[in-house]
Amino acid sequence: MAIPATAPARTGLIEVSDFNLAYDTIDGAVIAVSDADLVVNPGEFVSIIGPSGCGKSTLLNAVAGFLKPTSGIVTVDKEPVKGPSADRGMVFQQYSLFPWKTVRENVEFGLKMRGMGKSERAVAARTLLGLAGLSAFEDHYPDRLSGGMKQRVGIVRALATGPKVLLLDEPFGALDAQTRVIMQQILTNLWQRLGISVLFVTHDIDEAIFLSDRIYVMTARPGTIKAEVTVPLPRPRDAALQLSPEFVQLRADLGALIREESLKAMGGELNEDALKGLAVNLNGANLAEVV
Ligand SMILES: Nc1ncnc2c1ncn2[C@@H]1O[C@H](COP(=O)(O)OP(=O)(O)OP(=O)(O)O)[C@@H](O)[C@H]1O
Repeated sequence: MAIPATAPARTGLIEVSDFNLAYDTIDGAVIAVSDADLVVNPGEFVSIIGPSGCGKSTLLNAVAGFLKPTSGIVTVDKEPVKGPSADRGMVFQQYSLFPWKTVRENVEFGLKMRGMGKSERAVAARTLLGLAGLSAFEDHYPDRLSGGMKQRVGIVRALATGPKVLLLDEPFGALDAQTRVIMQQILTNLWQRLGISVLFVTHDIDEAIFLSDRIYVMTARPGTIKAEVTVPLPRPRDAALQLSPEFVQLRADLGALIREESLKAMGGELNEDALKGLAVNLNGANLAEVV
């Protein structure tokens, strides 16, 4: 598989309009997402952030085709999403590799299912594994890999079938801080090389800023889009960028938006007065800074 150094993206337009999704439970309907609209342009890197339980995964799973909206529409390149498809690669926080297959066999699996010949799929898998720095591990089984490596294999596996869009749900949530930073750089590199559209869910504001062209901030449940923030930072980005005034300002702005929603998500029970009553020591900080 020949991978150009920079592939101009013309496909991979994700559009979510008037999106509502309610889960049926024995206690009645739980409205997870309400009236959400979002767009990912071809080749764009877009993140969704928001308080816990606001519906980020629900939205992402609907784009993947694992969940159907209660109302509204999800399209990729104007085609309605009707179920999972190889056009949409998905990476979860939990490593979902086949433990009985080697790294290369894991990556080749989707290609085999699509009828690609043995030698062709070996070349495709090797090319992508090389880009993710995994060439030396292609014959290893997942139980011999670190968490970061497993997740790199998961990303490569999702990319192997040549999807138009890559969907990632907290993919680095279980990794330590150092590994996380390296993974962010590897993902950025793969994204730029492949020219693919990415929709990325994270709790981590710095991660969202570092990776994204644009960030959607969701409200507390029922989640809707509260704000859309463009990240005007130049690329390539490196760790030093996090000290720049622009990065610091974005972090503060996004932090304020999320804190407001996190407090709402706590049912409005937690405010400055309530904390005084609970005698919680904030060590001089105000509540908004510590929650
Ligand atoms: N299968 C389900 N049945 C009922 N309710 C559900 C189901 N899945 C999710 N929910 C509820 O829907 C809401 C949105 O969940 P979702 O997992 O999409 O949020 P999230 O923002 O991704 O959360 P987190 O950041 O904690 O992963 C939550 O209140 C959750 O409890």
